[in-house]
Amino acid sequence: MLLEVRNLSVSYGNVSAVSDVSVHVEEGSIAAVLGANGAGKTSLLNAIMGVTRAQGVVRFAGQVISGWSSARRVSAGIALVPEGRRILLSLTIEENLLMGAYQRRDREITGDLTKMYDLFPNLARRRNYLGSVLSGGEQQMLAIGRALMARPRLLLMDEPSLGLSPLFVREVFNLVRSLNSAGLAILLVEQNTRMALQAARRGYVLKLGRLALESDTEELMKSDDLTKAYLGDDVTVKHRLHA
Ligand SMILES: Nc1ncnc2c1ncn2[C@@H]1O[C@H](COP(=O)(O)OP(=O)(O)OP(=O)(O)O)[C@@H](O)[C@H]1O
Repeated sequence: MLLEVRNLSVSYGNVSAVSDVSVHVEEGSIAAVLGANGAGKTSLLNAIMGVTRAQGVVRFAGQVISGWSSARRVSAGIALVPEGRRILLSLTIEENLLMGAYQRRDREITGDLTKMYDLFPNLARRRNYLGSVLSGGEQQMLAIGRALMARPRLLLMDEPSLGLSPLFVREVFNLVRSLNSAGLAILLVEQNTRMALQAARRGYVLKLGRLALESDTEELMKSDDLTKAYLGDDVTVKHRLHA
């Protein structure tokens, strides 16, 4: 098992955002975390990355990393594509990409930059332009490229398709699939439930900070438990999930 999260809890003062949640991601697989706004999905990813304080045990590649700084977790092979992309608009596209490699001391950074430009030709053409020239979809690609520059074994992705046009949503999911085919494990938080379940092997549904359901995605898609666990009997959601 590449990532094992056991009994993780996150609180902000008196607000409990995540309670006693356990998830796992197998080497080379995709797992999806689903749930309504405020269910605790971002808090869970941030806790795994070490940017939010949490209780519980996080084990990565056989080591307990719960006490580690986020920088050390990056070096160990975890990278986060944060909610809202968070690229630096006043830096160039290339500088944004290089930020993802800030922990690395090896000599292959330039080669990896070339790989990113092969993967994202739109970024290559404008490598010396400021991040602010990019569309939302292109900024998402840059955020993913920046995370890949850390050479992760596990990529944590926080709502990568949020706010994007249908064309870019498809592009994001195609990219998720091809990165995974190349061996990268991915923990994917998504509002686009249907596409996330199609891409992932295992699915987790959070509700009010607690794990409401977990199963292989094939089972989840067949059963009504998903809609029940998700938001009760909301008919529009049911329609959206099974459409
Ligand atoms: N920095 C913070 N301080 C206080 N409360 C917070 C903070 N961040 C999140 N929360 C609260 O914790 C709960 C879980 O939030 P979180 O962002 O993890 O959920 P989410 O499922 O990612 O939601 P969204 O899809 O809206 O981002 C919510 O009740 C939220 O209001």
